[in-house]
Amino acid sequence: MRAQTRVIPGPTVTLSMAAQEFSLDGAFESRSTPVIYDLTGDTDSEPENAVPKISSHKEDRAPFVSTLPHRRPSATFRLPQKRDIASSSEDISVPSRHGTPITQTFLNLKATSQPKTPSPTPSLKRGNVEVVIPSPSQRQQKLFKTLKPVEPLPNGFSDRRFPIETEETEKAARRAYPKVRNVDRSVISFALSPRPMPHTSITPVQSLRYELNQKLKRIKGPEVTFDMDDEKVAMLSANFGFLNEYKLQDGITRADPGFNAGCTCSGPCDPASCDCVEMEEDSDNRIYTYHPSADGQIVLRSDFLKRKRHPRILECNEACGCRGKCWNTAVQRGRSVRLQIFDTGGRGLGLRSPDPIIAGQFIDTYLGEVISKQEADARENVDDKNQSYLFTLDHNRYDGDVIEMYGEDYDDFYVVDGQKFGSPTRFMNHSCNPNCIIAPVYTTNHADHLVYYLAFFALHNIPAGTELTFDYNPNWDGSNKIDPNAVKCLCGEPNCRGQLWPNARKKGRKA
Ligand SMILES: C[S@@+](CC[C@H](N)C(=O)[O-])C[C@H]1O[C@@H](n2cnc3c(N)ncnc32)[C@H](O)[C@@H]1O
Repeated sequence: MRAQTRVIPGPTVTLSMAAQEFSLDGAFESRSTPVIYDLTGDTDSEPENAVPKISSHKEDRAPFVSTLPHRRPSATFRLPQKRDIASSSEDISVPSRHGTPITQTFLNLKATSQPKTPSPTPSLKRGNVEVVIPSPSQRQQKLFKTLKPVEPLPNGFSDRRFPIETEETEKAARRAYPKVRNVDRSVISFALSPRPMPHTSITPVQSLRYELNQKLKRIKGPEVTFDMDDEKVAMLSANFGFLNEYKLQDGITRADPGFNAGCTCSGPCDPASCDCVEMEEDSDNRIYTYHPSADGQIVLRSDFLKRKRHPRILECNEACGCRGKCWNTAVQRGRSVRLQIFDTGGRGLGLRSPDPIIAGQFIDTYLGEVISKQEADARENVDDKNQSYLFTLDHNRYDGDVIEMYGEDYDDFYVVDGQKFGSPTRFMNHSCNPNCIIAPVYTTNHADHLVYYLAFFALHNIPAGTELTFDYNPNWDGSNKIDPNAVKCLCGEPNCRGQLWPNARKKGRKA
C-alpha cells in the first residue's frame, strides 16, 4: 500500500503518520499521544533547549522526540494498524523549498535509526507519529536570497552550448538535406546475401573447413571437395588460394591477339584438312588429337596418348573459320569431372575423382602464378627442395616458330608456380606408372608461344576414387642410378624408379 503524500504550505509542516513510534535503536514503543519528529534542524525559531538534531549517538536521541507547542502537527495521517513502517517510509516524498526532498531527510533518519539486527515484529497499537517537516528559518531564507541559481551541467542538449536550432535552421536554408522521397514501402525488396552466415558458435576448425569449402566453391566447373584431417585443412585453408585462370606476375606479357591465326575451315572442321591439326616434324603426317568417344565426349585419341612426347595441341578459336565452335575445343569446354583433394598419407595430399574417367578425357589444367625464370630460380633456392610446384613453359623450346622469334639459345621461358595459388591439379602426385598425361594446349591465341596451358588427360579408363597421377620425369633415361639427394618416390608401383627427379632440378623442370 502506498503512503499518502501531502504538501502543506506554511512556515512549518508536520506529518503525523503512524500508529506507533519507534525508538532510534529500532525497538518499537507504543504511545497513546502523538510524537513529533522535528526535521528542521534550525535553531532560530525555537527555544535553545528544544533543538533536535539527528544523531546516532544515544545521548542525542531524547531531544529529537519533540513536544514543542509551536511544532504541532498540521496534518495527520492515520495509518492502518498493521502497517509496515519501514516500507512506507520509502514512499514518502515531500518537496522542500531547501532543495533537499523530505524523503531524503526522512530516510537519513531511518538509516541512522535502523538496528543491525532487525527487532521482532512489534505489537501494534493505534496512535500517531508526527514528523515536523522543516520550513526555512529566517536565516536560511536570507541565505537563499544571496545564492545564485546553479547552472545545470552541460549535457549536450543545452541550446546555449549546442545551438541545434540555429544550426538546423541554417542547414535547412542551405538545402543541405536531401529532398524527402516518397517511397512505397509495400514494394521495397530486400537483397538477401547468397552466402549463408556462418553460425556464431562454430569452432576455429569448423571455420577453417567452412573457409576451404567456400574457396572450393568458387572454382569453376563440377564440384571440388576435400577429405583430410583438421591439421591439413588448416594448412591448406591458410596457405593456398584456388585460381580459375593463370595469375600473371610482374614482367609477364601475353602475345598480342593481333598475331593470332586460325584455320580456314568453313563450318565444322575436318581433322583431315583443318590447319589447327599439327604435322609430324619429320613428315607430312597429321598428329590427330581429339575424337568423339562412344558416349559423345571429346577425348584424346589413343595413338596420341601413347606417344612418348606429347606435342602441342592447337584448339580452334575465334580466329578460325569455325569460330571455335567445332570438336577441337576439349580444354576450352572445361573440366567435366568432379574432383577431390585428399590425404594420401606418405605422399601428402593427392587428387582423385569420385567419377569414373574415360581414356583421353580432359581432367583440368595446371594453374598458378606465371613468373619469370629468374624469379623461379630465386623461389626455388629459398624453398624446401623436397617440394616443387614449378613447371617451365618451355615445351616449344625446339619449335621452329619459337627459334625464329626468340633465337636458338633463348632460355628465359616463363614458369608456372603452383605452390601458393593454383588449381586442384596442383595436388597430383607422381607415379612411375601414371594414369594421366600432361600436354601443352593453346586455346585462344596460337601465337602465344610463351603462355599456354598445361592440360591433364586420362591415359586410360580410371575407376572412380582412384588417385590421379602423372610422371614428373617423363624424360627419365631408364637408368637405375639413384641420386642420394633426390626425393624418394613412394608411388609403390612395381616399376618404381625410387626417386621423383634428380636433385639438379634447374636443368630440367617438369614439362
Ligand atoms: C606437386 S606436389 C603434389 C602435392 C603434394 N603431395 C602436396 O601435398 O602438396 C609435389 C610434391 O608431392 C610429393 N610427392 C609427389 N609424388 C610423390 C611420390 N610418388 N612419392 C613421394 N612424394 C611425392 C613430393 O614432395 C613432391 O615434391
